[in-house]
Amino acid sequence: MTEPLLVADRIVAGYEPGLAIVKEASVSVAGGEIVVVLGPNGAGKSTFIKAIAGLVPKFSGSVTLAGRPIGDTPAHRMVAQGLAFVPQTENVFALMTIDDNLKLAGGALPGIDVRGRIDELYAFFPDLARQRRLLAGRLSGGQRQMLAVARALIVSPAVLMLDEPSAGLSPKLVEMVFEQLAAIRRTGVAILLVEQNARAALSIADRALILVEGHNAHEGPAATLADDPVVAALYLGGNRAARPGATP
Ligand SMILES: Nc1ncnc2c1ncn2[C@@H]1O[C@H](COP(=O)(O)OP(=O)(O)OP(=O)(O)O)[C@@H](O)[C@H]1O
Repeated sequence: MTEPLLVADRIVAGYEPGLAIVKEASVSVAGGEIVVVLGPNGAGKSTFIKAIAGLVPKFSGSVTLAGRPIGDTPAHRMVAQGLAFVPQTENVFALMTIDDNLKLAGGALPGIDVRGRIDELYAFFPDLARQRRLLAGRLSGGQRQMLAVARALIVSPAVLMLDEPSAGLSPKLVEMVFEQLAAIRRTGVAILLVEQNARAALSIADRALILVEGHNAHEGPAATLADDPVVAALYLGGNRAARPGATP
């Protein structure tokens, strides 16, 4: 297996001292890999990814990026370390144009060619390019999510982390967002996402982790978990994933 880029090891985290929501959860992601964190409501998935991003206090455990410890880095410095996070909500400025949203995101790191990078991203997200002067608040849910992802990518992060990128989207838009994530993975970025939409996420992920009550309950290749009858019955709504050639 490729050497992992991001490693979060035995993370214990929560919002109040002494009250752990995440209880020794671990995950790793290699460059060019998509890893999805699944699990029941309230299992601590969002808390886990936010703790890795430095947005929720960690009580113990370590986070390393390419072998460098980054666990004590404050959230606003994570971008400079190569780790970008797309929150579930309020991830774009609704009253600013697409172009201004991207320019503002580019200001997060001094020394990057913001205009050049925006043009590269417009080539990658043609829908955004076409509507560059539109206010972000007027975009569809899927396009707004694409803009949030583009904002995160402007600094060319090594790791892209997303908290439920498909939340509130129609199945068609979920497919569009996930196809775009698969395309981003092909550029070598490591992608870690939390999802409720387990089936769709497993169809693009390489590996998956099922978090239950704050710790790793199941993990493995996405296709293996999707096909596991116990995992399917408990966490994926009962049926096995439809695979080409699979026996119904
Ligand atoms: N800001 C907060 N302050 C205090 N407790 C919180 C906060 N956010 C979440 N929690 C609590 O942490 C627990 C885990 O929540 P979390 O959002 O991490 O779960 P989740 O697995 O992502 O759930 P879901 O799939 O429903 O989004 C819940 O009991 C929740 O009430």
